[in-house]
Amino acid sequence: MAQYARGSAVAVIRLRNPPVNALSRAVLQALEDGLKKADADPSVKAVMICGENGKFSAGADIRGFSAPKRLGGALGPIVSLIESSEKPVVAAIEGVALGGGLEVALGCHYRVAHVKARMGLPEVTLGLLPGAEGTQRLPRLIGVPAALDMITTGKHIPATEALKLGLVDEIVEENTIEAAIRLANKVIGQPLGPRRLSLKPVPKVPNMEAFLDEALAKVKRQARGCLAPELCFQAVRAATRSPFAEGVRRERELFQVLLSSGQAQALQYAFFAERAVRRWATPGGASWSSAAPQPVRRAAVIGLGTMGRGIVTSLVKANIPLVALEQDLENLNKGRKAVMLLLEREAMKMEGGAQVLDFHNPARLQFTVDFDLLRDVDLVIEAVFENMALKKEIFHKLSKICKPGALLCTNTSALNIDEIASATNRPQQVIGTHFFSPAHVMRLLEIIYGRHTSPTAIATAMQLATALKKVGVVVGNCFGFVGNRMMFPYVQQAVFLLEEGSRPDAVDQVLEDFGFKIGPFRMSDLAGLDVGWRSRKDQGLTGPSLPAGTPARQRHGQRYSPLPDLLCERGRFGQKTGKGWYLYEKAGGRTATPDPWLLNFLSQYRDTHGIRTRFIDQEEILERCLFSLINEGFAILAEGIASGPEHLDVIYINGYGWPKHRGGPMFYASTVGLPRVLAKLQKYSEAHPDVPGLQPSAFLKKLAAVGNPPLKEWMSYLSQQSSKL
Ligand SMILES: CC/C=C\C/C=C/C(=O)SCCNC(=O)CCNC(=O)[C@H](O)C(C)(C)COP(=O)(O)OP(=O)(O)OC[C@H]1O[C@@H](n2cnc3c(N)ncnc32)[C@H](O)[C@@H]1OP(=O)(O)O
Repeated sequence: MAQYARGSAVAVIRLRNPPVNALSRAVLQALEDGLKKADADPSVKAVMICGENGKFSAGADIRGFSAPKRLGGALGPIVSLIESSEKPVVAAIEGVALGGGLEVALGCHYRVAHVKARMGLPEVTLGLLPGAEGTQRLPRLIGVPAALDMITTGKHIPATEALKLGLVDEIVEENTIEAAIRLANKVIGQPLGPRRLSLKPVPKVPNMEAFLDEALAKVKRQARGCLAPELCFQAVRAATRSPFAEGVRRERELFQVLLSSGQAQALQYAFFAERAVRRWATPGGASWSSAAPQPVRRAAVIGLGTMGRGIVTSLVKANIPLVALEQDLENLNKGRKAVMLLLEREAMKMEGGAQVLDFHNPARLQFTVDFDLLRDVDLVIEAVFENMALKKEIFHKLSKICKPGALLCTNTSALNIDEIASATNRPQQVIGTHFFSPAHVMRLLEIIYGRHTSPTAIATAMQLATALKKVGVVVGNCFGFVGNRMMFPYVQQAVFLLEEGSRPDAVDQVLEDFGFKIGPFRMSDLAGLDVGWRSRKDQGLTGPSLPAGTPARQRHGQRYSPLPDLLCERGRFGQKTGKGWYLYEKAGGRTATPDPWLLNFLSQYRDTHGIRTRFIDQEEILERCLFSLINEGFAILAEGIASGPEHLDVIYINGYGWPKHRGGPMFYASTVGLPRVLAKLQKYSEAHPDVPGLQPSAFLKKLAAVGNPPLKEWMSYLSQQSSKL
């Protein structure tokens, strides 16, 4: 709704739709009614538009885009109506003015913003474009380069930047509404023509066409298969080439193309999925609604290797005082130097810099080798080497030293949380916090509860994720948890494809064309092949503990590829050694080139094992890698390791480079259709009966059999009928 009120000469229209005043049909109708009322009332001389509860508006109601009676198209005419008003209209921007919300403000003749307000046209991040004439008005107001930047990236800008760009006329530190009413009173009777953006020419840029060509190349480079950025670009380009009305027609055409694209649906699904995972629940009945987090006033990080350094940086950025601990002075000094470098780089990116981060202050960041300094911390994150014995030793020590209420977190990518907790006298306070490298950059935090983890511990870890500006996803305890467990069959298929005749660059290309930031072989080289090698040795799959006489390509009766082990035995650990699945310019180099040695090695390997090399097409590469990953996802859901498919999708988008415009693996499966996923898995499984990862999960079979229900209904089949699976 929008509330209409008449003060003296200024009528006030307040957008009201909590929590963010999204522009639903009802709000738009009330806005239109308010404008007409103000227009018809001769005692009203000006209008002020604001939002309820200190927020202007977060834009069109995103749920409306998939409603049977779609929202698209309704807002543009209202923005025009505002602009054509014969009485001055002033926007009072508090909190956020995003998307359609900012487009409403662009229709106003004047804009006053609170200094803490943020503005943006983030439609591109939802697979759309600012379809309420925003692509035509914004370039006229702030020029093409700045408008293109805002519209094609969707970034939110602070009010101070908006003022510099000319997006707002005034910023205030105190009462925005009063300032807007003051301005409205002041401009009564002044000519409105120059304030109507649709009548303004688009400011010239020297050599506009060359500028646009360059901008388009940049947009395409960054879009990586996502449609919206390029169509946003096209709409802005139309503003530079055509009169306003024609530009608006073009904008509407492009908006309709995007609205009906699968990508917009996937991105909007991802938006709500990210919010849905905040409402965590466990099969035991603990949930976000009843668990309260503990305050974290001081934290500690143990281990200053790559992960520990990133975690320390994250905590400092979140303004949490902490102690950083290493086992000896040599490692401490090495770690301290690396952390300081990271923090200095981060500070340079921030307004206020090093002073804001305050990392030179020992009261906020203290480096030590003394475990005793951990006595009074509220939370510890252990980030040492992935080794169970070492972790247990540390947790045993922690349970003796730390105060009774302290939360004990382990940063592990696969190890058993219950076993680590068993080394303590407080398993209810032990929880897994799986950070992703680099930990100060990657948004995902997988939060793993063990058998005894308390709801308070989960709630505290989730609160920590929010404080670190990360997406926390709560999952159950199993080998590899959710992310890595789904990754194993994917990487396994990629390696099997090499055995059968493919090449690393061919497999990577197919998955990168699908939209992954990086294919599985480039990813392994980046992460280091030795990491998996160590884990396989610990599991007895390779190395000295492997029983003599074990067949080279079989473990426990299942197909196994020793290829990654063979590379490691030859010192090929990936980028760090200058060679792995690819060749690099030097140790630590980043430019991967196909390695003739490896191709020769693969061919000898196939000869040794009597494997007939065959041509493998792109479809088979894509399906075997993706469908085996998705298949594991269904098994995870059936086991209750995650409470819904959204969890898996949020993990994959934020931690594994899954293309967001494809919505995550489980959403993707729903768009492919579960019967098709099942049929393909059945086909590949028949061809490779010794590969369990290709055998369709019972839950997938069930869902296909009950008629391929929509993703949001999947879990209901599990709870009602799990006994029949
Ligand atoms: C008519 C067609 C023509 C024109 C095209 C116009 C298109 C658009 O305007 S598309 C929408 C563009 N706007 C956005 O993309 C903003 C999206 N929202 C956000 O970025 C954030 O929500 C926020 C910065 C506004 C607030 O962040 P925060 O304080 O962290 O809160 P939440 O994100 O948890 O949001 C709270 C609550 O509100 C729901 N919500 C937010 N924005 C919208 C929206 N535009 N439509 C519908 N619902 C919205 C959000 O989902 C949360 O609710 P749930 O927890 O129940 O999911």
